[in-house]
Amino acid sequence: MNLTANIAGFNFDHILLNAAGVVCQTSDELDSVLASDYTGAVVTKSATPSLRPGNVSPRYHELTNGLGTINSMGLPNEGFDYYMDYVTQKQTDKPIFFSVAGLSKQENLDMLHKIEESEFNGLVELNLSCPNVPGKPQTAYDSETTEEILTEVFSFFTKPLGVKLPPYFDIVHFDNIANILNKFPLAFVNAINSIGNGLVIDEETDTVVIKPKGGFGGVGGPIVKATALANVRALRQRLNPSIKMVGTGGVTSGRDVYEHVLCGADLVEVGSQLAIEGTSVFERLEKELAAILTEKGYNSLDEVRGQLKIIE
Ligand SMILES: O=C(O)c1[nH]c(=O)[nH]c(=O)c1Cl
Repeated sequence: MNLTANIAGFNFDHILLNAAGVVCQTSDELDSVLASDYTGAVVTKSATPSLRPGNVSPRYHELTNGLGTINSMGLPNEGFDYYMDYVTQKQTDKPIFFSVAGLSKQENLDMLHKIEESEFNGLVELNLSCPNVPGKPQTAYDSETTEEILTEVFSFFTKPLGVKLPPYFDIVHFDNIANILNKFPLAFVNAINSIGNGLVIDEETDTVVIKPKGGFGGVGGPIVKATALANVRALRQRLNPSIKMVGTGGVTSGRDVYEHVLCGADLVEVGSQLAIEGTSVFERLEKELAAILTEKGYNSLDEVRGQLKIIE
């Protein structure tokens, strides 16, 4: 059975990997994802130029009803050089995605110049969708800024690069962002990041469950699956075929992975469920996915990808 994918000439023997931010801040965490026999790659925690402690705690919470998570981590990370060292020293057969999230256009450009001039030969994920840095907007909700950044990036950057997008909720917004992204030689688009600025209340204490920003944080997990699938589907339908799709959001079962592939995903990322279940989740999901393909008589994900049916 063929459960592989290809992006920008990189072969992925498995389509599953972590979502940026989950089990990927330290080299030990990154190694644990790479070491799994059921991951095709790993993505780093989004890097900022220097080390960041992030927001005050509590800043992460798993909903008691199991429907998802809320986080306002605030971009805690070991700093750009730490991840540059990791990705350039880590010689593995699995591709590595180097995620960057500068707090300004200049920070992003500076980090990308360093990557361009480095020995790193993996893929870059430009995170344009962090919802949790107080005072900073989710860049990809601003079309002009997004186009401006990508124009400058591709004036010098030649290595495989994709963008991590926030969820969109309006058909015209799908049209707008796709029109912008289609202007650039992107290797991939990753949809979605958490749904920004949700609010979860503790039923015992009538208090928000996370401290930063008065309790507002990015929402993930099963609760976001319908939005995640819609974004993967809408972007797949609009983007040039040369731009591959990474589907993220709401994955807790092989069926969820299968549905992301039906909507057009080449790779599928696991965030909240990985945080909850640990790296054994990858084996469970791939085996559940394989069982679905067998049951349906498919031998390859190529027979499934993008084949979502509509009601004529
Ligand atoms: O608060 C975070 O670190 C964070 N949290 C998210 O849910 N998405 C992001 O892109 C980031 Cl950068």
